[in-house]
Parts: sequence; C-alpha cells; structure tokens
Amino acid sequence: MTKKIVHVAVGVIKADNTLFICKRPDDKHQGGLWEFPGGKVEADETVFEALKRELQEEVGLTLNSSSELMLIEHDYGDKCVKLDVHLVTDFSGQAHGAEGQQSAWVAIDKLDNYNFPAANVEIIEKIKVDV
Ligand SMILES: Nc1nc2c([nH]c(=O)n2[C@H]2C[C@H](O)[C@@H](COP(=O)(O)OP(=O)(O)OP(=O)(O)O)O2)c(=O)[nH]1
Ligand SMILES: [Mg+2]
Repeated sequence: MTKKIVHVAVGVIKADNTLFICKRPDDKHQGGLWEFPGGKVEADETVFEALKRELQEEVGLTLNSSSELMLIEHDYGDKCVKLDVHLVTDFSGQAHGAEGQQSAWVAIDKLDNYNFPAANVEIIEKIKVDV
C-alpha cells in the first residue's frame, strides 16, 4: 500500500540577509524544532493560496507574491511529507509568532545554531548557496 503524503506549503521569509523562523509547539509532529512557517495545503487550495493563509494565521504577514524554491519529499516513518518550499520576499506586515510560538529573524550564516526537522537540511543547504 502506498503511504499518504501530506502536502505542505512552506515559506522561506527573507528580509536583508535574515530569515524568519518559528519554533514548532512541543505537542505537534516534529515539535520543539524550528521551522519555516507554513502548513497543509487543503484540497481546494493552490500552494500559493495555502501559503498566503498560513503566513497570515501563523506569523501575521500578508503575502503578495512568492517564487518556488524546491520540492522535498521526506518520510519520517510516522508521517510522509511533501514540502513545497517557496521564497518569500514580497510581503507586508510585521512578522511575529501570531499563535504564541517563539520566533526569530536569523542571519543565514547563523541557521546552523538552530535545530530543524530532518527534511530541512536540504532546504538550508540550498538557501546557503542560492538565496
Ligand atoms: N511548516 C513547516 N512544516 C515542516 C517543515 N519541515 C518539516 O518537516 N515540516 C513538516 C512538519 C509537519 O509534519 C508538516 C507541517 O504541518 P503543520 O503542523 O505545520 O501543519 P498546519 O500548519 O496545517 O497545522 P495543523 O493543521 O497540523 O495544526 O510538515 C518546515 O520547515 N515548516
Ligand atoms: Mg504550520
């Protein structure tokens, strides 16, 4: 039987040379680790629509446009995810942890000081080279 894959829209929010990251709540999948904000793409949504909704809900930003950065499939064993990662530089509002989560603007060369889920290793490698 093929496993169900959860499609997730992920936003790498960049301003100057820093990225906005959030800490996942302890009780969630991959909890306690840092993430790029985002969430599940619902059945009736495009990836952009999902990203726009999630960034509004989670970090209080209004997304104007985004560009595709990469697509990553990762099997955590308990859950299989497909991360549709977009680069976000065109937004309005002040980014903050709108759901009470810890958050930070972090310089790209300081990302290694934060623990991310395993699927993010590839994203961070690409960011260091291309973003
Ligand atoms: N948002 C986000 N999710 C990530 C990253 N890396 C990674 O493996 N994931 C995984 C963790 C979760 O299994 C899944 C995202 O689910 P989520 O919990 O953010 O979904 P959601 O915002 O829709 O929240 P909910 O409906 O579960 O409450 O993708 C990342 O950088 N950002
Ligand atoms: Mg989320």
